[in-house]
Formats: sequence, C-alpha cells, structure tokens
Amino acid sequence: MIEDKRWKGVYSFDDSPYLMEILTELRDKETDSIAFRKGLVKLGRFMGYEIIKTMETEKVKVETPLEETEGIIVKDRRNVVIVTVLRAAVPLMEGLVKVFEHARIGIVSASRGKPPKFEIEMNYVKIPQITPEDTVIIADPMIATGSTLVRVIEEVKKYGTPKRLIVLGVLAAPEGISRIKERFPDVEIFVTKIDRELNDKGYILPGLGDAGDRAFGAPIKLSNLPQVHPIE
Ligand SMILES: O=P(O)(O)OC[C@H]1O[C@H](OP(=O)(O)OP(=O)(O)O)[C@H](O)[C@@H]1O
Ligand SMILES: O=c1cc[nH]c(=O)[nH]1
Ligand SMILES: [Mg+2]
Repeated sequence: MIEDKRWKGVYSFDDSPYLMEILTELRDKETDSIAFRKGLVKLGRFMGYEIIKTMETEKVKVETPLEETEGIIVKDRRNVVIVTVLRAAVPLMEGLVKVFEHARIGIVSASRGKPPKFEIEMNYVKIPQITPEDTVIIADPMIATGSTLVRVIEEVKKYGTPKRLIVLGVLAAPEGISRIKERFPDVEIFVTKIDRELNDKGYILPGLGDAGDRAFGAPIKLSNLPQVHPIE
C-alpha cells in the first residue's frame, strides 16, 4: 500500500504484484464477464484485507486446549458498513464481505448521465444507520469525474457520522480524486491503481472500459428490441 504524494489519505497498491496481475486481467479487452467478475471479487477481498491492516487491534487472552496465551481482535472489523454503488460494485462487495463478514450493507443506485454535465441519477437508496463506531466503506470500482461518489458521499452522510469514511475503488483518475478530496478532505481513498487521465467522454485512460457493462453485459434500450407479440 502506497500513500500518493499528491493528496493526504489516498492509497494505491502498485507495490502488490498479485493485485497488479488481477488488474492486468481486468484491463484486457479479451477478458470475459465471468473472469471480470471473479477479478472484482478478488480485488474486494484482498483490498479489504489490506484495509484491515489499518484498523485498531486489541490484545485478548485466549485458552488453547493446552494453555492460556495472548491473541488479538480487530475490533473495528466488527463495525463496518459497506455501501455498494450499483451496478459495478456488486462483485467488489462480494469480496469485501468475505473479510468483513459482520458488515451491515447499504445499496444505492447511481447512474452517470452524458458529458459534459455527467448528472447523477440516484433513485434507490437503502442505507443502515451509521454510528460513531462504524467504518463506512463505499465500494465503487471506477472513480472517473468523481461525480458519482460526491453524490453518494453526500447521501451517506445523512445517515450518521462514522469513525472513518473510506472509498474503495479499482481505478481512479486524478481529476476524480481531487474532486472528492476538495469536497470531503477527511474521506480516505483506497484504489488498486491511479490511472493517467480522463478522455472527453469521461472514461479513465488507460482504464478498463465500462466496468458495469464488462461485468454484466451492456444493457439495450427496449425500443431497439425486435417487436414482441404478446401471448394471447
Ligand atoms: O466518477 P464518475 O464520472 O461519476 O464515474 C464513475 C461511475 O461510472 C460507473 O457507473 P455507471 O454510471 O456507468 O453505472 P453502471 O455501474 O450501472 O454501469 C462507475 O461504476 C461509477 O459509479
Ligand atoms: O472509465 C470509466 C469511467 C466511468 N465508468 C466506467 O465504468 N469506466
Ligand atoms: Mg457503466
């Protein structure tokens, strides 16, 4: 885990060959949906494991079948709220719950509109109450313009003030990170890698394409479907 010099509290995993190998497979345009989803699950699990290293631990006594010895518990691991941003964060959440098995889960939908405004449509929000003991992890694989996450963080903050508010992503553009940090300086950001820039359509370069479409297939408009005749 490396803290990026450009911001405070922004970390990437360029120093992890395993995470970089998973990312390489996700970037590859030949990777199919099955492998793509599996890759996101792995990243959720292993980045979750890295986040645990930043949590406070407490010494405890434990009785083995032979004698008493010292152990630890990671107390904050038991007070986690994962907020999943539909669609693309679903496999990331699947990985995260493998290491945060006690987590309460929030689900929000956020769909990014067309450039240049990139307006965010958010019509489904289910978030549990957040307490001062909680670590909130907002999972969204792509931080491009940052519009989605700024909108999601605004919403999450209405449900309480956590001990830590973390954004967990796969790829980020510097523009998106700056946007989030300017608005919410205390939010911590953990991403597999920070990429070069955005193109004029708001896609991350070199990136991995549209994460939602690659994981789940591209949706089509109903009007593009062949005429279906109702069954009499
Ligand atoms: O930082 P931003 O510029 O806001 O872009 C990032 C958002 O774009 C993608 O979602 P998208 O709107 O494509 O929805 P999807 O997950 O359903 O594909 C991605 O999962 C982020 O939520
Ligand atoms: O590169 C990008 C930018 C936004 N959303 C994606 O899925 N990919
Ligand atoms: Mg998408």
